[in-house]
Amino acid sequence: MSIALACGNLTKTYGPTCALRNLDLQLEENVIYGLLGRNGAGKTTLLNTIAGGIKADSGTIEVSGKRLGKGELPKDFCYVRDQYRHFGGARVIEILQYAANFHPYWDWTYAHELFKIFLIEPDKKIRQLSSGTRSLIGNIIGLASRAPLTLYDEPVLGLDVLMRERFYRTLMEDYANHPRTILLSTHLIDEIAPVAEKICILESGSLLLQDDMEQIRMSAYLIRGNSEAVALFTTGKRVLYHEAYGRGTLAAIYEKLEDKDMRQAREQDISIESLSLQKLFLYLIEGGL
Ligand SMILES: Nc1ncnc2c1ncn2[C@@H]1O[C@H](COP(=O)(O)OP(=O)(O)OP(=O)(O)O)[C@@H](O)[C@H]1O
Repeated sequence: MSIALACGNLTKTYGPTCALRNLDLQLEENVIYGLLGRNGAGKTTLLNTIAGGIKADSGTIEVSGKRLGKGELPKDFCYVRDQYRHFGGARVIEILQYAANFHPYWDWTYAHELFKIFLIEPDKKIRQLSSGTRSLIGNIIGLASRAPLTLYDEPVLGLDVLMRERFYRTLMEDYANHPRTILLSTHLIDEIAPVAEKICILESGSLLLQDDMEQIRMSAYLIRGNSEAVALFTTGKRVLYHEAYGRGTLAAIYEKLEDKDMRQAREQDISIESLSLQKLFLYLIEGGL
């Protein structure tokens, strides 16, 4: 396993606000990551810090094993965010021509295919595009750059459901042929679940959870039953959240369940249901764990 990006003890404060708090994060090569966190969790600050737009107060950033010096940008990376509204007078194709200069793996044939997929006329000026269509320009750059490290900040914000689907499908198809490390920050949590292989959840500038989607699917459960039975069942397990109702208790747990757990649940009349990624996120945040 090679590491594409490693952030060590990264801290960034804005006056009294700690946007990143001693953050340690490692991204493996050739993996799609989902970066989740509620408003103000520190996602954009993290992406901006990696991309060199913000200087951390302390900590280190290594890209492909090489520590970035002061003011040094990662090599061959692409940072996609909604910034093209500032280029209203430019044509779409001009923006791409500019972006192509910075990306050694840029693929023009693919870029023209993407115009068709996303129904974009390359000769249109940015100001003539709807805001959703404008945010697709960045996504096209992210895809056509084929950068070994690609960071997307809210790539589907403002896109209709058809274009969101199309973006994720296109990304996965291209990733299958051209694997690279992709970090996607988003609030549309359940939409990222089938796309991301690994998930990072930020809260108050720290990593609350980082795990494989596969592992999450096998570990995130909601347990309901008689309070004493639930207390017994959850002993020694990672409980994210619990809540009493009448004589019963509901508990969100993060634990791989074994056959003996399932047997115990049946015997004690405890119900077990899998949690969606969104529900897991909610219980993690609500539980403050
Ligand atoms: N330029 C700034 N000046 C002061 N505080 C800032 C600045 N940028 C971010 N912050 C604060 O840092 C914290 C993290 O903000 P950040 O934008 O990184 O969060 P986020 O997870 O991207 O949120 P969102 O999902 O709402 O975009 C917040 O408390 C925010 O108010």
